[in-house]
Amino acid sequence: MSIPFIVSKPSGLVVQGLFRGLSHRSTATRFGIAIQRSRVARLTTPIVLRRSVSGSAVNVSVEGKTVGKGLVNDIRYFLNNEALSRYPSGSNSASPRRFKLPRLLGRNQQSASSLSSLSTPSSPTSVNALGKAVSRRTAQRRTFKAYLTLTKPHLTFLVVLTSMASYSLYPASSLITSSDITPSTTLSAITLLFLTVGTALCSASANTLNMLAEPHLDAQMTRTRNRPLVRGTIRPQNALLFAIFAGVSGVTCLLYGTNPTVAALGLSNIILYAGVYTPLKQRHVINTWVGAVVGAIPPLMGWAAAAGEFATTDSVYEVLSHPGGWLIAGLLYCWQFPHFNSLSHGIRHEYAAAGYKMLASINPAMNGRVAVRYSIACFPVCIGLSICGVTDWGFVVDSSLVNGWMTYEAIRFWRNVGEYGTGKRLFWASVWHLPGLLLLAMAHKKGLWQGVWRWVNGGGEEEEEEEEGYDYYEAPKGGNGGGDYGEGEGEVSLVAGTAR
Ligand SMILES: CC(C)=CCC/C(C)=C/CC/C(C)=C/COP(=O)(O)OP(=O)(O)O
Repeated sequence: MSIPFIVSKPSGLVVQGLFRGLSHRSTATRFGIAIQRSRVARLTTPIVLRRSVSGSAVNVSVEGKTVGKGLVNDIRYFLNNEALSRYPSGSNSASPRRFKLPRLLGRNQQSASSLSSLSTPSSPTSVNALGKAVSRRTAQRRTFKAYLTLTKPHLTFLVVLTSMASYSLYPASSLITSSDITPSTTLSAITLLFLTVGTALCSASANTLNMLAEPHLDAQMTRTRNRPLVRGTIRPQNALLFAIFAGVSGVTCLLYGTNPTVAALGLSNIILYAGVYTPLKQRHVINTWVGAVVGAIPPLMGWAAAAGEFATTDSVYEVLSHPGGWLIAGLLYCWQFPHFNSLSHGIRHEYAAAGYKMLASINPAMNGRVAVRYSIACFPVCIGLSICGVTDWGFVVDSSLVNGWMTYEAIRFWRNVGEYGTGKRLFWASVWHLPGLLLLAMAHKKGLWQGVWRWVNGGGEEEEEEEEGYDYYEAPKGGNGGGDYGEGEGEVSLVAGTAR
């Protein structure tokens, strides 16, 4: 059966043709190609995509000649680039191929005018030139995308989120206990910006170094075989330069915009991930525990960045002395086991074939047990956050519900050794669990709702009207009316009050 198709890219380029050998519309859609039947009337030279025996690999032939074979992405690239220049309109073609002037170029006056002559599809030269112009743009986009892929953008996004969440949970105002502390009692948006950018760059560097170390292993796994260093989209030397640039600028960003402890944590984490965890993956199952430490450090960085704003010195002890940061790091540490163990269960055979030492393939029963243990460990960690004053007591209830759900899925995963879909269920539970828990922690941040209430009731205005502020928070009568205040306490309350 033949299916007419139109391949369209965001650039606006359209190539029309025929699918042959594809049995139905959904197959073509799976290949990421939009079929627009309304355009079928203007059919052109058939470019034939044949499904080969091996999964999603397809053959491409133009005008009866096989010109390529590969994965869908390669084919799409081919169609949008090579096919244009190699097979210009008019070459042996019974009916001319139609092209549209790229939409983006059309919006740009200069490019549009320089290419306007190319809009006549009948000239082979014009089609060639158009093909080249589009190729250039596509090549730039592909290069950008390849570098972005080196950073493992989804992972980096998650890493940055955990460090931002931890930053925002820092109990800024409640820690103002001395009138000697003069800095602003609100967390600084500029520090947060430096933390975010610095952490993202450090993570990009670590991930690039990780990909540089194992392209031969990545090539053996479905999940990773399309990475730029496996496909050769980026040369290793360039990837190394990119990693160095990202690492140096990331650490500098953290040093300049936060404090030395955060910068040191960022640098150590790059070394831990690329230098210890990555080679350990092929040597010992302990790698997962090391990887969990790597994932736990970004929230510690976020906490240390916030703490540094209120610290009187740059000492590591001062920025990392509050247990809150360690608890959030602990949460990330524990979370990674149900998350990674369930993920790795689904691809354990690939891990084994590639030579990775993963618990999922070496000891599936223990893989399940470990997932259960660390899911349970999330309970006390969350309760600890309320005990040490980071979150209110409502978080104990809410977090226990979320942790209960993940633990339930982990127990099912363990009892069924990952079979009957329990691996997938635990994986998805873990995917929702972490952002859910972090959002809940933020919503339960201690003092947050009292602050909002005061703000809604115009507390801020009153505060501005007060010149001295000593009278604003009614001084505790008998020294203990509204809390355990000491000398100079009125002034302290004023400072803290401004923060809320
Ligand atoms: C600030 C800073 C430097 C942060 C780094 C954060 C970071 C890179 C966390 C990764 C955690 C981890 C163990 C991922 C799995 O890697 P993998 O090698 O098993 O993944 P893969 O199989 O996809 O390559």
